Amino acid sequence: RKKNPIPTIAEADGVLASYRTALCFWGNAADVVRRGCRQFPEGVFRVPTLFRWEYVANGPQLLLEIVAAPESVLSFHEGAADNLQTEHTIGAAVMHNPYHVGAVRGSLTRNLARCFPEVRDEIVHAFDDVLALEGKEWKTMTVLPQLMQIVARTSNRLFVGLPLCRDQEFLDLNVNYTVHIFTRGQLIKLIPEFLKPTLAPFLSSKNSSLRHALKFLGALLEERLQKDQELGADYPDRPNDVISWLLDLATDEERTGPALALRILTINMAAIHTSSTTLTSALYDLTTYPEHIQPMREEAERVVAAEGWTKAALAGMHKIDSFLRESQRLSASGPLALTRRVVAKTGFTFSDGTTIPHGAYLTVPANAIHSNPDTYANPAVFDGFRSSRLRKEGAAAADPDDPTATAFFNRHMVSTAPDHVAFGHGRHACPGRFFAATELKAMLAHILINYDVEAEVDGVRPPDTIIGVMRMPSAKGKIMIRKRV
Ligand code: HEM
Repeated sequence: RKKNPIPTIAEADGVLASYRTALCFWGNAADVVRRGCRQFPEGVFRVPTLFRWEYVANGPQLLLEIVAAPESVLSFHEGAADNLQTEHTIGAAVMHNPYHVGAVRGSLTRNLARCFPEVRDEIVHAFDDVLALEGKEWKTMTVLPQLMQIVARTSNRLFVGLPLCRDQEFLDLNVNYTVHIFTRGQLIKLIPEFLKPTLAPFLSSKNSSLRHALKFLGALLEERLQKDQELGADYPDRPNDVISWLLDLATDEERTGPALALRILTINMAAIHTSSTTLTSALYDLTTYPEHIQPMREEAERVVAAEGWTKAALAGMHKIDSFLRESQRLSASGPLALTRRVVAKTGFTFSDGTTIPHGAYLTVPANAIHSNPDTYANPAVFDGFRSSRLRKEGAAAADPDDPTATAFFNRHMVSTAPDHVAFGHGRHACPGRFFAATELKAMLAHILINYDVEAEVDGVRPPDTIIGVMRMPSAKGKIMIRKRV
């Protein structure tokens, strides 16, 4: 056999060794990737997983070349297709015409300031209802499931508004849809390719979830389609929600109730679990390193007293922003990120001449990037105000006459960079991150102002769950919480 010119990590050289390493990868992918990064500090190496080889590009230059490549060369959508079996679990239309990404990146983001009062209103009600705290009694909070409810509800206040955002069955449907995509995608992956068209529909929950979603959205979507058709897109009181933002971009066969409902499920899929796991990690960090509470509480109280609860005011919460970014740096990413599939028939060639073959899966070592001592001093230490300090120092050092002196801006929660890939980087960087940051900063500020929180066991952070390349905060982890006023 022709030898693959891209090296593997030392312990995976040879057929048996590669299977042994693949098993090891399942249990401790971060360690396997870290060893590869030490062996190949600036270059591409391969690590075996149970189903395929991952090509890992190590170093900022290679990362920048990956994110600059067009979809016709390195495909983001094909990168997700194999693991999630997207064609069967989400549908070919969503993959081949991802116009909803434009709605999230454009209208949704532009409308954040205008829609913030509703988001804020939902945060207040959702925390009250889900936590159900009485008086000043301490209560145990199982963090992830409770935050999942709060995030699902708040996000849907923006997406579809009242009363649907408070309908428990609709929220459960959206929370479970994501879980189904991940779990059933893994099962469908095991079916031989030629049998998938016949068997996958029985395993995928796409059709049943869509039917279920239409129970809530069907009549509403038909009414909105009809109104747009009769009155155009500028009629007075046209709601400012995800349905309008999708309708602004949807064409031809996408202008039907079922097609629009599938996009709403897809946006929820991208938004709910990502945001709730990020906030869960942040609460575990807050209670494990409680010295951050008081400075952030003072910041939130000062900003809200001066400016009220507005989106603009959140921009003044530098410490809270920094804390969330630090929590993402250490917890939010698995060992690999930015997965792309090489779809160019000739492969993908880096500027150093390394060619990755057609069909290969190319990724970057996210954990290693986030714990690189050259970019992060004491990388293993949780330093919640690392970015706000750097921003302050950068602002003080910047030449006021130099319009390009923007280095200190690049430490916001939403700023992606080759050394911070929690939201990806480049052309596919998360388009929902401006909403996510707004929502999560507002929620963390709300918690700090209104609640006392403590670790269930002092100094013990509930351990993350790690399966293959997936890393999740503990779903069972608990903290103690009580009302402050
Ligand atoms: C803290 C919360 C979130 C995290 C950590 C997160 C993370 C990510 C990451 C890592 C990617 C892939 C980037 C890449 O591979 O280059 C992504 C893509 C995406 N995210 Fe997010 N996300 C979050 C919240 C959201 C929200 C709230 C929305 C929608 C409102 C959203 C919508 C999307 C979409 C549509 C894509 C696909 C982009 C494309 O096809 O180009 N995300 N997100």
